[in-house]
Amino acid sequence: MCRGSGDGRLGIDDSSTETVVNQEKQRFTLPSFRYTNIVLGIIFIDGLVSVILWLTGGTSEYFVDNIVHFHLRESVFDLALIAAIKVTLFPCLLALLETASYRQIDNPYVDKFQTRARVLHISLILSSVVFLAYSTTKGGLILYSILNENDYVKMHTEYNALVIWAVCFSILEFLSALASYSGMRKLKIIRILHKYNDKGEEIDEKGEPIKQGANIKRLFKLAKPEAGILMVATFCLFISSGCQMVSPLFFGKVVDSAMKSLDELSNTVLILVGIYILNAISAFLRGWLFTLSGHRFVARLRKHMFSTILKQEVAFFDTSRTGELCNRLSSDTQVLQNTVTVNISMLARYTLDMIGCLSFMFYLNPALTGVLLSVIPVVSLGAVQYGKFLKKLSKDFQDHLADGGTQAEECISSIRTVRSFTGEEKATSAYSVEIDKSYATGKKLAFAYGAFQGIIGLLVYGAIALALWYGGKLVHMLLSLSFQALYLYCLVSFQCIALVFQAVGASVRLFEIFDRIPKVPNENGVMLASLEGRVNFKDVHFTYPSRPDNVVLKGVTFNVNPGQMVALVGPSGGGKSTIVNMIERFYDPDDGMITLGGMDLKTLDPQWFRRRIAMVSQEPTLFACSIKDNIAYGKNATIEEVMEAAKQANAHEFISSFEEGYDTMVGERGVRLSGGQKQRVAIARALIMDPVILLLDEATSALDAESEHLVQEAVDRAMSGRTVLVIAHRLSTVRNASQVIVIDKGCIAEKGTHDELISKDGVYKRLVLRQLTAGAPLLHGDPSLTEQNSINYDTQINDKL
Ligand SMILES: Nc1ncnc2c1ncn2[C@@H]1O[C@H](COP(=O)(O)OP(=O)(O)OP(=O)(O)O)[C@@H](O)[C@H]1O
Repeated sequence: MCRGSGDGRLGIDDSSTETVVNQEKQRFTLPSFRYTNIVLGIIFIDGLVSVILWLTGGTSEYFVDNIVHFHLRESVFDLALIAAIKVTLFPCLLALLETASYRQIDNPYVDKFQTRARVLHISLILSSVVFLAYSTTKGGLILYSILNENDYVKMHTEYNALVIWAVCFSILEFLSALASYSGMRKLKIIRILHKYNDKGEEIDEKGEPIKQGANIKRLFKLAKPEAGILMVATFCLFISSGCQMVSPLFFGKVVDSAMKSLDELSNTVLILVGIYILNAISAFLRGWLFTLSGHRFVARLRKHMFSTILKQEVAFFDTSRTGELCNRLSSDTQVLQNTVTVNISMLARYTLDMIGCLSFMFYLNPALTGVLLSVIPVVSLGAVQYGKFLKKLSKDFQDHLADGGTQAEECISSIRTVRSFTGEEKATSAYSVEIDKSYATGKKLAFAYGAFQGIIGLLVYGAIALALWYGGKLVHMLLSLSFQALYLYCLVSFQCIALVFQAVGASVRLFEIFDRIPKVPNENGVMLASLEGRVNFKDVHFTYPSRPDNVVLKGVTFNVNPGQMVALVGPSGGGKSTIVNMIERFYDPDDGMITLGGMDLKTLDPQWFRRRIAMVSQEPTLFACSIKDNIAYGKNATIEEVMEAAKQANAHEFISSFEEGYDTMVGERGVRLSGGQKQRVAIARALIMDPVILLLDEATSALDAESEHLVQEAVDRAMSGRTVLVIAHRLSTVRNASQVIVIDKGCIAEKGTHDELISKDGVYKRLVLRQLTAGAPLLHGDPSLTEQNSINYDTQINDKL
């Protein structure tokens, strides 16, 4: 092929065309399925078949005679020669034309490119006209002679076939040449733009580096640790299929030897038994090892996948749905299990069988084998396209399946809400929609599978029919028999290839997750001897990546000294929880800095500092294990430590009252415990860590007086002696706070002690007022209380506080 260079810089290879346009950091490539390659395919098939027909048309004398005593109406040497010329000339013309047209597209006002493209177009059309004219004239003359001249010596069948072939393909090539104008214009639409960053990495529209996609090579790499087992298993596969092949031979010998002597019979039977035993052992090893390697592979894949998911930053989980990720873990990995183990070995075996079969066919009749094999390029081309098609369908299928899984997961895990809102029907139909989509893709897959088999069958049996038509000689029978075997091997091999492509499709998402580098790292960084409970926010700005147009923190600055208890208050949605999340480094600020113990949070080892921070949220999440395991979640603690923490958290009493005590299972997300009990278990879980910093989101849910008292007492105990940041909802908490920070619309509206703030007529005072007017135990609410209200309740506040 050609490779050009110059101002428009263009390179063409057999798969893509690349252009570096004016901006250095972008590049176009062309898809392989395009006009130029289709026409090239036609020309190569034309050349191949023409030469085969010419070569198989007669004996060597006839051959030579045809060339030496060339006659326009009796020889076809010229047609074979023309086909060979076309195979050389047209690819060059097409490549030059594509280059010129491409330059013309990028430089529409440069005349020389336009002229060059036009000249090449005309050359292509003219040469195809010349070839067409020649072959039709020749065909016409031969037809005329056959019909009108009694003394015309008819040519061999292959030669007649070659004339018909040449006329048909010349017409096809002429039409293709005519279509070259529109074919080349399409280059502009179909070309694919690639962009690169400074490091030379390809980036997407958002400027993010594009990760290496899924491909067969990567799939093989994943299976590398299984290579040893797979090799042994494949060896056993060959042994067992070898045994199966030779056993009929010995079976026949048994009958022969029975006629001769008992000794010979015993020997032959012994050999046969030996073969059967060998077959049994190798079949056992084959079955065992393939399955074992499949399970090993999928287990390793799942573990790796799970740990990669867990390493992702919290923002990743804001945009990914739990059900979908779980589906990736279970279903996508499963598809890969067979592919990289059994299918690849089958592919190896059938490829070997194919080679054997081909050798046998060549031995029988090389020329006829050539004719039969002419279908192979067409089948291969079809198989590759089919594989690509399968890859896409398979990805869609897995995606829809994952969506269905997500729906089901969400619905089942929230069954109480679904039941109370009678959402069963809605959930069922939402699930059905996703499953119907996967079914629709499944239908397409089934159709594609059937069509592939049908078309290949048609092509291959067509070629067999051609061979049989040749004559009823035994050699041809044998040839067609072995060709049938070859067809079977081809089909199985193509199916294995197709399954590999299918697995590549299913693994796209797996690789996406494998390649994903967490934006907030989960490990590595500085580990200090001890952590000082000092927290500083310096002009922190933050927007959640999942909602980029909503700025949540707009320059937040505050300091928390060691041992201080700081209360965060403010209207709902102001950004309090966001601040707390940022201390855990669930998210990194867009601007500004957060320091912990005087160190930039980004420099510290996340796992190290997180072990020194404990968080108790409003609605704590417990795991579906025992109370003991829940309390000891963050630390390998003894039962004594667990009990001590539970006592501190006012939880020991209720836990002891359970029949199974600390071994009581709490159910999924702690559903078997009451709200107050869950909160106390969560406080115990935080206390057992003995955290330097405690992050607390006070419960807003109304607990009964006794429960509330117990929780409050536990919270108060938990706070003593450590730095505490509390999202406060109770007056008692804020009154005790060393500092109250009022967060409103992402900014610090007020800062100070309770008394200082209450003396101002600001947001805080209005919040407190609101609490009193509503009678709710919350510091939440709409701050826009009227001035009148404010004045009316002023005295009341001062009395109460
Ligand atoms: N994970 C998230 N992704 C996108 N936006 C979020 C996310 N979490 C919170 N927000 C948005 O950020 C803003 C601040 O939320 P935040 O939870 O920090 O407020 P808050 O003051 O704690 O509210 P509340 O007192 O009601 O809990 C809100 O507008 C909210 O919708």
